[in-house]
Amino acid sequence: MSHIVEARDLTIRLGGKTILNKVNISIRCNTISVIMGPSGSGKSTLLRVFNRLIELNPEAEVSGEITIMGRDIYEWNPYELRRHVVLVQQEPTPFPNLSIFENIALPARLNKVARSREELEKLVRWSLEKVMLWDEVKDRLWKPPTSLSGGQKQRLCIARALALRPNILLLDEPTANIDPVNTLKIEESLKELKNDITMILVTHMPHQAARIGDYVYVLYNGGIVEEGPVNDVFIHPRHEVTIKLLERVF
Ligand SMILES: Nc1ncnc2c1ncn2[C@@H]1O[C@H](COP(=O)(O)OP(=O)(O)OP(=O)(O)O)[C@@H](O)[C@H]1O
Repeated sequence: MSHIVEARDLTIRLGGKTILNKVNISIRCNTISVIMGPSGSGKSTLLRVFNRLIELNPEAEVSGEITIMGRDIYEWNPYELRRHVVLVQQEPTPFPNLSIFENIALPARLNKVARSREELEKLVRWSLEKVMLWDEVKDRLWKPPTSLSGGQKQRLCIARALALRPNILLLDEPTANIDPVNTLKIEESLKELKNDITMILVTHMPHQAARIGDYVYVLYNGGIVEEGPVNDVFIHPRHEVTIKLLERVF
């Protein structure tokens, strides 16, 4: 399957206001697709449609057709969908009262990703290694995550998401408040994960999009005003909004 997410005529209204109007978007498998756009253009809202988290907002109205892995998202059980399509938010949100180990193990266990203690331990280690955090926390796995830095907490949240073995990661400005060293570690991890996972990344940072993105979609005024391979769009941007985003005018 070349396209893992397909949305046709996707219209989203929030509180009666149209945020996206008849948008078509196709996301290729095993790529990092970057969503850019000025503040308020609907980037986070779009991510939240893909795993139906938007339904938690009673003011949201969504129409159009969305398929994920060839299946209409409304045919999925939303909890099952959210195991395959996992959101990582801008603010790291580890469970403060659980140990570092349990932060990753609990959702994996609840979702029956690991069936034995041995499998679970392997999964926790694998997830932490994928985000280059294992060496930093292996001696304090049973401590709460409160002593971790912001960047380490965010990598823990990405590890927690990975332990669900998702097909798609939705990343909503995951490094917006993270220091440069942790940002590079996260970017490196995401690039390496592409063989297994498709990623949709919202970022305000053109440099990040250039470093790790494959395709870019620029949202503005309810639609996609420009899209294409990052290398093409960034070298020859055609729409004035893309040009301003690249110059960081917004
Ligand atoms: N419940 C709501 N009712 C009405 N409008 C809403 C509601 N929730 C969000 N919005 C509006 O929807 C628009 C899209 O918001 P969204 O957070 O998706 O934008 P964004 O592009 O991710 O912005 P940012 O870059 O600032 O995070 C914004 O104008 C926001 O004010």
